[in-house]
Amino acid sequence: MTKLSETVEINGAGHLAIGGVDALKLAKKYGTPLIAYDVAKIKNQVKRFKQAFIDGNVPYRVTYASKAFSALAMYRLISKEGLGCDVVSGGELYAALKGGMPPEKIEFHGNNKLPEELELAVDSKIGCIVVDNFQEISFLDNILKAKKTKISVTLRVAPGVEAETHKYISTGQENSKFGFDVRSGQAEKALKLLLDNPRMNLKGVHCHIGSQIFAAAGFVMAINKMVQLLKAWKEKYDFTAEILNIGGGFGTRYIDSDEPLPADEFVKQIVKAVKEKIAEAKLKFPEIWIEPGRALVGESAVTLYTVGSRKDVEGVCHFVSVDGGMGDNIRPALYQAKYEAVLANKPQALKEQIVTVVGKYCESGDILVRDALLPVTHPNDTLAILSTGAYGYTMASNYNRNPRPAVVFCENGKDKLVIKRETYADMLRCELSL
Ligand SMILES: Cc1ncc(COP(=O)(O)O)c(C=O)c1O
Ligand SMILES: N[C@@H](CCCC[NH3+])C(=O)O
Repeated sequence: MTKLSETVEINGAGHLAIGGVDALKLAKKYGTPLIAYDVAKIKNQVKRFKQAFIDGNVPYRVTYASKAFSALAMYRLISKEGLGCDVVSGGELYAALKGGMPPEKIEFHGNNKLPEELELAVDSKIGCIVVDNFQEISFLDNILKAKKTKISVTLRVAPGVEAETHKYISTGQENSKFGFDVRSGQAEKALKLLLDNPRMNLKGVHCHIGSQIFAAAGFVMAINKMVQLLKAWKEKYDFTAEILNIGGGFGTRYIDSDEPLPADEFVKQIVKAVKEKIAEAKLKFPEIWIEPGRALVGESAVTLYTVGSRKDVEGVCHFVSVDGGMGDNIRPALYQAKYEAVLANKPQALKEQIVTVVGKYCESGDILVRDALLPVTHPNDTLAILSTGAYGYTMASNYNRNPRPAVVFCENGKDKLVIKRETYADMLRCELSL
């Protein structure tokens, strides 16, 4: 298999390039840490997901799970590409609307949607609320009653499928905090409430088994369970789902040994499973919805850092410090996530040393890459960490009062700043001086 570091773009100057733009030029122009997206890669992934449904000749909708990277520029890009998005908070909803996402293409998720968030969703006339629990049904009903209006909903089911992934990002199992459980009868009770509610138009069902999943087996199992459920609900309640939403969670490649199915292959197997199961159950064919987040943006970005201090403990380890860390990428600390590092100023130089790439935060766990094989590094080298497009910026913090990084979109050799670097003053903007 090709090494991930060998798939990066290298320009005539022998530097790493992103969307045709020299990484060193980007680092110089915008400073570091800098998250640089290759826009063509995002567009390509959108196409791969969509095309596989078109080839399967089935009705579908691809919705971008915007928690992976929520930015005005991203909502703009994704809506131009014809996708809707899902949001999981009032803040994401507000950003999606400001980013020009048509409200009817927005889906709202969450296990504890606040009344004011639901109200914003209703007022904005969004396309669909994915109803997650009984309290939400009651909150939403009160809002709809008061406003004398209606909304479309889907019902989120926890299908009892354990995804093979980190336990923090597994969501389909029975003891998940998300969705209505089937075995205990919760899901059926919720169905009855929604069917009886004249203000909620129940369009279908939803499930999501987890994130960073590499194989289709879990999705196929979930489809099987969901269709069994739909069959039972057809027989008992004459309910027909217009939408079967099987969530997101399609994995991406962070390190050489990662081998997730490509986007189109995931879709192919999903379409095949839905076709088979729906035919067996003799149900009306639903529109298949999926919600990829990471798989649309993860591999399209790199984070550029400037190498700073170094600590060599002979015979023990070598630390190479960069000017960012857990504040711009919490994933290694939170999920023990692994990444590949490349020296952007000499990506093809002989890799002769195993080092620990650490950040500048006051935590020993602030490790970005544990065993990075790199050429000997020097201060002011530009170090790139690959595949940082998902859950990097959106999970960023101001820990230790470090400003969040800038974000740039690169395409056809042109770069465009889409998120400015925070300043020290920005970090104090909500504070009151007493
Ligand atoms: C309901 C739902 N949909 C979609 C996603 C997107 O997941 P991913 O970024 O893994 O595709 C998530 C996050 O896991 C989710 O909770
Ligand atoms: N933030 C997680 C994924 C969470 C998925 C959202 N339900 C990650 O970085 O992998």
